[in-house]
Amino acid sequence: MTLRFTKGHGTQNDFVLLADTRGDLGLTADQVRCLTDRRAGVGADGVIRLVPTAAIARAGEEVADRVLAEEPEAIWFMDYRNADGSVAQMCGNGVRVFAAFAEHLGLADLTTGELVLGTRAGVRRVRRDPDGWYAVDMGAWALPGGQDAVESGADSQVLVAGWPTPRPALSVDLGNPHTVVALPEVDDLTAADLTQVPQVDPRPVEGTNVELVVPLAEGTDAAGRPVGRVRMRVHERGVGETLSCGTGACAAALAVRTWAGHGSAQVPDVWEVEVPGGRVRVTVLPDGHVELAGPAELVFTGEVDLH
Ligand SMILES: N[C@@H](CCC[C@H](N)C(=O)O)C(=O)O
Repeated sequence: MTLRFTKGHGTQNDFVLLADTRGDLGLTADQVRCLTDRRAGVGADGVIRLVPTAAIARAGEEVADRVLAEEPEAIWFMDYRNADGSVAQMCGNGVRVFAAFAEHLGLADLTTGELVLGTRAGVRRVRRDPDGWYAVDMGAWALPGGQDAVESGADSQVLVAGWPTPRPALSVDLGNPHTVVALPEVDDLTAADLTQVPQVDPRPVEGTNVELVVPLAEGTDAAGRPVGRVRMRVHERGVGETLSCGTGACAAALAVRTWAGHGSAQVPDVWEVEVPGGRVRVTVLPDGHVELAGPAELVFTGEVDLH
């Protein structure tokens, strides 16, 4: 089978994008692994299939019915697969690149309005700002550890290869699971060995994405408001270390904000998150949602034979 694809990335979190506008492409886990293979395939951290939300509903995924009931305009759905072929609920960098892809295909016009799309984590809304960055309302977030985790700052432990002992960690739900660990110094972040899957205790049944973070000195925006700053590396579920993770950046900012005692006047709502592949901005919104903003690039289009 010959497939037309586009390659894109958001802060170097890279994707193979497929336009399945009729919803008849039965994409298997094996095919995803072939596409994402960096030697024998196109190479990417994940595959994004743009597909009618109605086709996902027809395939029996109830989330698509909920998306259409909440927002009938969400006619396109982001079917996200990790490089190992597993299905993920959400991808923050992916949503921005999906929006750029939908524009490229002529299916959305972000010069005049927003794109509303379906994901396995629910409805997402994307706008393009005058600086060219895409801003996504990432919906509601949660700390699965509840008030105990807020008070103690942790609900689990993470052991990364080479560390003598596990470190305390905080779980953050962005529609997909994250576990955030604070490190004292940038040198500790640079030295961390993320070639192996970090061990998380208690072990999440569905797995988790693990973010290592170092809070940096605060800055200010053009209006003089405080802007928090965080540097992060990530080990993604179903992939390995990637150069960026949008939901992970949100989780990192939300964890650092929790540790700083959110709700107090001094703790910023706007955070700059530095990742190996660039920089994104996370804004904690007053309605309990979080916004992710950053670049989205389409790099090339081609054809690939899938067996
Ligand atoms: N890179 C993505 C997250 C992709 C899914 C993740 N690996 C998972 O399994 O939850 C992002 O930008 O958010």
